[in-house]
Amino acid sequence: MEKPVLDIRNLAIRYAGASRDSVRGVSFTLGRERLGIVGESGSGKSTVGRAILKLLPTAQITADRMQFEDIDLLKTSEREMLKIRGRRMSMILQDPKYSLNPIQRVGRQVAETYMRHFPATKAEAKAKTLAMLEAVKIRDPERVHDLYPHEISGGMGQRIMIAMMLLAEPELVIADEPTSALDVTVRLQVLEILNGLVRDRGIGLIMISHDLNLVRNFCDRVLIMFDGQVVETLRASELDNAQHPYTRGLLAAQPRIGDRRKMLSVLDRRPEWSQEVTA
Ligand SMILES: Nc1ncnc2c1ncn2[C@@H]1O[C@H](COP(=O)(O)OP(=O)(O)OP(=O)(O)O)[C@@H](O)[C@H]1O
Repeated sequence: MEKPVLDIRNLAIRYAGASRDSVRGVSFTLGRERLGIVGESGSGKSTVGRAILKLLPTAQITADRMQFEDIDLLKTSEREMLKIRGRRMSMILQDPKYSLNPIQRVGRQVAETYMRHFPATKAEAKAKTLAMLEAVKIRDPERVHDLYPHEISGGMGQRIMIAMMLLAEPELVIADEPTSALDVTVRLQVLEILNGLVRDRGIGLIMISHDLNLVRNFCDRVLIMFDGQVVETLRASELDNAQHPYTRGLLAAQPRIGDRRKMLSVLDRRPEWSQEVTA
């Protein structure tokens, strides 16, 4: 088997002041593939994503192994992480409004990010920016380059964030609900761009979502999280054959277009599932 992009063993995370771990015993590997992490709100999906980028400065993170390519994440200092974040691993968040500087033109922000990671003149960085805006299907890159964040739509903002991230050529991308604020057609375009990254550039992609239908159609494999633990890992195509009662409950709670109208099931949560730890 090819070397994984990411290898996580027995990850536990406790927020400062909390009396219990918000994430416990989480283990998984990520190859050059699309891995979905699903689970209801509060199950720990985003906490896992942020821990991988070491964006939880006050939380206590322990693990038997946290290996990203040639980097042991358990040993990296914040100084080293500053060189890794944004360059070798990136995160895309739900709402680009919070990630873009509101008082700087978007093109400049993209170009400056490029110049932070690579030696380039301003003119070279601008040319790279325009080419990348075009690559993420922004129709009039010259015009969009000069807009401020409040002048662009959510879908365009998300594509600009992706362009910014792509210029750094990362090996790992963690997308935390990247399309939940977008309408259906823009959502499909953004997913297609992410798909292209995995297919053409061989990156590892983690897609955090509460939308089972989205991960079923988009991802290769899926981790199901419940109460800070991974209760089941499946191929996305096998999702409908899930064994764990929590996963079955999540599936039953999904409305499906075309189904006869009936009451949706209420999600069952049993205390004994919180004790299980799956590798
Ligand atoms: N900054 C924080 N300080 C303390 N506890 C936190 C913090 N952030 C999250 N938690 C707790 O950690 C647990 C996991 O939260 P997390 O946000 O990772 O879940 P999630 O599955 O991503 O949920 P959502 O889908 O709503 O984003 C929750 O119990 C939450 O209350």
